[in-house]
Amino acid sequence: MSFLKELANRDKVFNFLIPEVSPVDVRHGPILYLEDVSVSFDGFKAINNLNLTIDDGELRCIIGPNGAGKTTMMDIITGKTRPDTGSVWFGSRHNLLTKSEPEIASLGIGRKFQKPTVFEALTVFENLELAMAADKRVLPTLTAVLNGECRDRIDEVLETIGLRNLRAALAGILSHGQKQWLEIGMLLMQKPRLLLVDEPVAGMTEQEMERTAELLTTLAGKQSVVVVEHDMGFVRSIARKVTVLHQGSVLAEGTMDQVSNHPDVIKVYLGEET
Ligand SMILES: Nc1ncnc2c1ncn2[C@@H]1O[C@H](COP(=O)(O)OP(=O)(O)OP(=O)(O)O)[C@@H](O)[C@H]1O
Repeated sequence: MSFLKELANRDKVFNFLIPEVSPVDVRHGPILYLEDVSVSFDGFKAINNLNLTIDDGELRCIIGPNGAGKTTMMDIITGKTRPDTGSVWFGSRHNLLTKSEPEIASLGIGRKFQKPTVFEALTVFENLELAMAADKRVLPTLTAVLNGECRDRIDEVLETIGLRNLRAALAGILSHGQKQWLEIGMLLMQKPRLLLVDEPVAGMTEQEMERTAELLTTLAGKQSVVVVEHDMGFVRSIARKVTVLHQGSVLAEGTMDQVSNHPDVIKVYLGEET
């Protein structure tokens, strides 16, 4: 009887109605794989035969001069821009070129844009709660009451992003850095497998930058993290492997020392700074 009552509740989303998302398969290869990807805008090749492989749990920094194609590459991964040619795979199972932006997000690819977009009139806790509600997979649970598991998840994320003591504070009063961490936390609520982070330390204080470096290095391992950043000091502080993009292709790849000593990189990019 109570089941019938439940069924009559049209607003409720039932678990069995939510399409199963098959897990990302990284048993035989990388978590993200771009091969020979190209895209042109009005005849201009913004991405030009780009090949990129990100391993599961890796923290990768992507650098490159203005116009190198970093944002366009992120747009292609998240389904915002469709390449003219090439292939893009998430694990060995998911061909991202056949998926829409929301489908790609629900597969577990989270993107953090440069500007923080938290809900300023809500508390830190409520922002995280809302981020969880945006995840269709847990929506049915939330329509009732926030259960213990959800609360634990929020606590865990608050701890990770270092905002435990500010859980009841309105997001509007947070510093710029704290807002950035909260937004990263909102992405974490959805348990992404891959996080794409665009210029996370722009506008941050030195101290906030250090804390962000700690946060991103902590996240790697549990999830894969791709960071696009212009601040070379910051990149040096977190980088394990760095990819240098130039004119839509990979110019060099390796440790920070390897790429910064690469003659082509010095010429086209790092050379600009000296
Ligand atoms: N929608 C578009 N229409 C036309 N040209 C575009 C479009 N998007 C990007 N471009 C061009 O493609 C090139 C690559 O741009 P992109 O924004 O990806 O570079 P970027 O490496 O992210 O640069 P920045 O570091 O300045 O953010 C640039 O020359 C840009 O002007």
